[in-house]
Amino acid sequence: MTYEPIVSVRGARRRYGLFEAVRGVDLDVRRGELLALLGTNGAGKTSLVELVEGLAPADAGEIRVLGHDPYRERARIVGGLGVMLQEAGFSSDLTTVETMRLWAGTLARPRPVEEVLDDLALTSRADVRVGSLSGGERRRLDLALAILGRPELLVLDEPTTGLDPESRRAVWRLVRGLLEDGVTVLLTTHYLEEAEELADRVAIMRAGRVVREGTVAEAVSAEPARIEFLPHDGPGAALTLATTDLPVLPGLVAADVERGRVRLRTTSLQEDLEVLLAWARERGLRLEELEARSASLEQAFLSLAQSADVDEEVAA
Ligand SMILES: Nc1ncnc2c1ncn2[C@@H]1O[C@H](COP(=O)(O)OP(=O)(O)OP(=O)(O)O)[C@@H](O)[C@H]1O
Repeated sequence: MTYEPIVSVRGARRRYGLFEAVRGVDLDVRRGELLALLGTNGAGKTSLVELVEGLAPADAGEIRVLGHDPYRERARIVGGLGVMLQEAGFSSDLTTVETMRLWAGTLARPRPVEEVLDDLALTSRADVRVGSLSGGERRRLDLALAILGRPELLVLDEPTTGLDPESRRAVWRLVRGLLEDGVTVLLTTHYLEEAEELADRVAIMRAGRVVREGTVAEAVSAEPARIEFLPHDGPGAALTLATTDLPVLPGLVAADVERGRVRLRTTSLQEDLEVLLAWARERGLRLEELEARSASLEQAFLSLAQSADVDEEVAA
């Protein structure tokens, strides 16, 4: 993978009347990667993605997609761009295969319709009218239409919303296959598991800004890790410790004891675990049900979403 950006966003702003939904975003999507754009409802993801798709002009800043301005030079990028919107507007009277053929007719180099129907497990629904498809089937048709033109850049806005777990995994397999073929993907999702499964990098938006950006590991690295255990004395009897009984832990940011279980949050997991284990050995304690784990993407996301001063954070 090279690091050439296929999407480059610099200082992008978008306003609806007096309300600014995108407030100075810098973002790159590198060739061949999948970047997952995350954020709470109303964070500005769709508003930003529409700028990348060239559906609206930015009020300020510069956006380049496949080397062009996606709004002013839209004709130059449409051939390389596959878009899956949250709601595609096709006639519900056409059948699935008719819709696909109609769309294929507008494309320069469409893939064979039957092959794409098969990829999306829609072959058995080919002759069903779009209006009679289930929500999940319609979502898969939206994705089929987005990949029909062999796009270099695929933009997926919440592609698996409304899909059952099996269909969601089928879409993930399909997206992984596209990535292996060198397609670049910009994805928005509310499913953090989806981002963990698929994303090379994530960008987390809040209130119109990207407040964290990097690999999943980088995005969670600022988040405290957790240590939990139930202290027992040598013969195996449970002890109820106070937090003041614990050794000094250099990375400790929070500690509590609930029904004997000690719960710690730390910014230096390995060092504090070493101190705890040495302390337990010296005192002949057993740390039953010991768990030590780094923060998950979900914990990082929730603490960013809840953080009051997050607007002051500088995106990486
Ligand atoms: N056409 C519009 N007119 C006025 N405000 C709008 C318009 N479209 C979006 N907004 C507002 O801009 C903000 C960002 O909306 P946007 O749809 O980009 O967020 P999002 O991150 O995609 O949210 P979701 O996860 O709910 O899809 C929201 O507060 C929304 O109400």
